[in-house]
Amino acid sequence: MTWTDVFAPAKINLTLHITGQRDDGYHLLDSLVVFAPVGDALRVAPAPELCLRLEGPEAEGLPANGDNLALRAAAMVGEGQGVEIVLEKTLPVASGIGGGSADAAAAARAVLAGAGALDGAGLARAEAALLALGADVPMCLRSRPVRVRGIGEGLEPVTLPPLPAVLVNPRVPVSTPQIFRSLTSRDNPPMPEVMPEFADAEALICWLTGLRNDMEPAAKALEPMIGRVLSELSELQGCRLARMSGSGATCFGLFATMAEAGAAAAALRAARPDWWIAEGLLGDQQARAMPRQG
Ligand SMILES: C[C@@](CO)(OP(=O)(O)O)[C@H](O)COP(=O)(O)OP(=O)(O)OC[C@H]1O[C@@H](n2ccc(N)nc2=O)[C@H](O)[C@@H]1O
Ligand SMILES: Nc1ncnc2c1ncn2[C@@H]1O[C@H](COP(=O)(O)OP(=O)(O)O)[C@@H](O)[C@H]1O
Repeated sequence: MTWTDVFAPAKINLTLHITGQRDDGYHLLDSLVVFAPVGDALRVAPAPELCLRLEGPEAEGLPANGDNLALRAAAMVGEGQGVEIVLEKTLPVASGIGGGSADAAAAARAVLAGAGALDGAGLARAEAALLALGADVPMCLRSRPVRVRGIGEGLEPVTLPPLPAVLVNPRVPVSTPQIFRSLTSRDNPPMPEVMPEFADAEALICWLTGLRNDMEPAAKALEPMIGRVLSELSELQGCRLARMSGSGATCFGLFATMAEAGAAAAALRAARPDWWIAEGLLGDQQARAMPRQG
């Protein structure tokens, strides 16, 4: 059997400005998004039917049936074609880093690759169709730095220096719809229309400091542990900026160098052995997200 390996990297919202709300209730975003070198791993092979096997440390409690976003995406782009998917779940579920959307995007890429349709036109069709599965899926199909507008369909590629980071999840799941519902302000200012060019990670971090995640106050109010994570990240040596990703509860700390980020992650792991902690360079993961036949 020929398997295709696909990487499903975590999505990180470096900023998340909520700028309005559509008549159907969906919120309008202006968000700067990058991808992490940590993620789920999928193996996909042709099969008589659609089926899924779950593995990995974060698989518990996930649906292994047709509700799983990986299977739903494979069904949508596969037009009746069967595949077997083995999903090794590494990313915490319902944690603001788009794990389900990344799995959906990765499964779709593998099915498109199997059909010889992993080209610009195939990806554009998949991007439009898979928005119905989740507002995060189109950006995850790219796995490259983007500025996201609309509800997640307005994708504008950006060039950013790689950002040394520590990701932390305190192992409390957060419901995205619940945080959207509890926002007190939905018409916040967008990011500056024109993005500057950044000489290095420090310049980008400095610019990000003046921007926001507008979901952070509501998420902290509903889940006070998020405030604790942010303050512990801020206190780590070399941490230049600590912020929540998406609707939480995962937060990230940004550092000037990977040496500082690695030391900070080690210190936090020692103090908080029960938290999910990862470190790496945030940015472009497209090369790792490309299917490899084998
Ligand atoms: C907040 C963000 C930021 O990237 O990330 P996460 O926290 O999920 O990682 C996303 O916009 C989340 O996208 P995603 O998780 O795909 O959301 P969906 O499944 O499409 O929507 C779940 C629910 O959230 C609300 N929703 C979602 C997206 C949006 N732009 N406005 C909304 O109001 C809707 O109530 C919707 O029914
Ligand atoms: N493959 C999958 N991985 C994660 N969650 C999934 C998956 N398939 C379906 N789901 C459901 O999608 C919801 C959101 O999960 P997830 O994408 O991890 O959230 P977030 O975008 O906040 O990180 C969860 O309630 C989960 O049960």
